[in-house]
Amino acid sequence: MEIQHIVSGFSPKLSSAPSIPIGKQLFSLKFPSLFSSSSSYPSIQSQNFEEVPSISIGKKDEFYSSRRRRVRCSSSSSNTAADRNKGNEVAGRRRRRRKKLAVFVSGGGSNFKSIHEASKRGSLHGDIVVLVTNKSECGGAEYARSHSIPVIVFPKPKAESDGLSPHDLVATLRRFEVDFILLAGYLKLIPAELIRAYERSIFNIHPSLLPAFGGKGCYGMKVHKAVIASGARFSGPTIHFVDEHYDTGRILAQRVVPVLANDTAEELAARVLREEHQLYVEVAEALCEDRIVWRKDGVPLIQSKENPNKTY
Ligand SMILES: Nc1nc2c(c(=O)[nH]1)N[C@@H](CN(C=O)c1ccc(C(=O)N[C@@H](CCC(=O)O)C(=O)O)cc1)CN2
Ligand SMILES: NCC(=O)N[C@@H]1O[C@H](COP(=O)([O-])[O-])[C@@H](O)[C@H]1O
Repeated sequence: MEIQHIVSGFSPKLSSAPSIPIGKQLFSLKFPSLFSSSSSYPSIQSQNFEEVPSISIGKKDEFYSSRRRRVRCSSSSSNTAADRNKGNEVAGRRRRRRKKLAVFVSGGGSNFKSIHEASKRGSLHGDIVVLVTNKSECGGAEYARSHSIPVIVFPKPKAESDGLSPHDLVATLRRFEVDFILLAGYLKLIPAELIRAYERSIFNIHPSLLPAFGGKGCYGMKVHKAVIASGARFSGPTIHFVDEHYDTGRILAQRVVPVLANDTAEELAARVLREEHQLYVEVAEALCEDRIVWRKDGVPLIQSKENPNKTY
């Protein structure tokens, strides 16, 4: 079955913008102008983004990279497939810049910490450049502040009026040049405007084997309690693309754990969470190495790091 690589991203053209509230700090986002001759750091007023075109299937056995360079999958060239793969791989590694990640949390942030640790130890070819939360004092936000990661509060609590609009949030994430958004225990509905702006670039981890035990009201311990009450013998985390509804986006990765006869919800939660930490890092690494591919029927797959001809 044919596969298609998707590489998404944005190349901002920056000018200047007003200060915006980020977490409890209020500061201007100042970036070196990437396109003007000015040597000063203008703050950003407006930006005009040019979306990097995604890869699309060309002829039968070819695909087009986001750099519009035609890449043959068949072995019609003079060198062997192995040489060509090695050449592409080395060139690809040399050319590929580190991806920029935004993580969204509402609670303790253990998945966020796992991803951040993978970035620090170098196994993840990406950096968490901003944390978004609807709970400014949650554990994830505290961890971000202690590691100098900017914190954005979205949405603001209803009682407070001056929150970021979805449009402001999109503009702010683009100022940080975010490539991918990872939801990790974030308990608010992602607005359609953000989903449109980050097509095929927002992911969520859910603590059950979707499509079972998902949807509105299904989060945290409620999920594990429902799994145990159902008599299910297996559970496990699911990582999926985020669409406009809760937990209905395309499934990208899952892991399975047993549900034991005398499990409490807390014991099951802990077993699932251990797998979540590993699975999210594995998926984030694949994302940052452009190893997500799409089957012709629309199912996303992960390309093996060790063997690019293998997907799962
Ligand atoms: N557009 C999307 N937004 C979000 C998704 C998604 O798939 N599409 N995933 C959720 C995460 N999630 C499950 O994985 C989830 C989170 C929260 C809820 C829920 O019912 N929330 C309550 C409010 C809870 C609170 O404020 O404490 C609600 O909406 O009534 C369901 C599923 C993140 N966003
Ligand atoms: N439906 C969303 C949902 O229930 N997400 C779940 O919240 C927990 C967050 O833990 P963390 O804050 O320690 O990463 C995780 O178990 C995640 O799967």
